[in-house]
Amino acid sequence: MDGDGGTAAAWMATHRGMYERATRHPFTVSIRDGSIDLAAFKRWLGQDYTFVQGFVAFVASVLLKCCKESDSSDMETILGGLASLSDELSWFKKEAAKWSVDLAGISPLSSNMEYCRFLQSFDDPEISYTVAITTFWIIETVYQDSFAFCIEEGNKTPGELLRTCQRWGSPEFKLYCQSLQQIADRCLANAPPDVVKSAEEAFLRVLELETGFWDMSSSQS
Ligand SMILES: Cc1ncc(CO)c(N)n1
Repeated sequence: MDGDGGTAAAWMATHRGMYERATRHPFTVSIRDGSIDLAAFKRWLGQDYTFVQGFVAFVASVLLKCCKESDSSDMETILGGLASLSDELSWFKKEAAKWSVDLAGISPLSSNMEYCRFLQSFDDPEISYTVAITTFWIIETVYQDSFAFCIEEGNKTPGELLRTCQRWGSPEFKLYCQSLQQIADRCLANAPPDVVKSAEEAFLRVLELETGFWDMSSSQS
């Protein structure tokens, strides 16, 4: 959100409508205003646990591309992100137990499977590091922005959902997203036009998939 003149911030501005559909979705807005249907929240929790399992493999593919294609210190940021997913999976297990969600019995719904298939496509070594890191940045940023809004001033977020909102809405998570944004911007500034175009397409695809993921959580489709 914090425009610093880079390509990433420019895309958020150009594609404002799609960005807001993903980050001010009725599902997360209903967390903020306290009207959330707890059955929908539990559905999201179970689905997101299975998503994160696929996301680990995606982040590993970003790390691999980084090691092969980048000679900078990006590796430490990405490795830190990957390491924090280990903690995130434990968090999901604890949270699921509190909500009596049986993680072992979850099967991914179609929007979740579609998203995971998109993430798997990054295994292809032909997909560049620039496209992959841009994708990684926007995936994390949609959650950061969505959940930060739930704990901003004026929220009526139910107390039992605050732990969830703080996980992605915290200032630390925001800093982490900003470091991913800096990496993406640097890569995009040095990339040829066809790669920048692919990165923008991936950025838009993530916004669609994130919106679909919230829709799925709201309505069991
Ligand atoms: C669907 C989805 N998008 C982004 C994140 C952020 O890690 C997540 N956990 N789940």
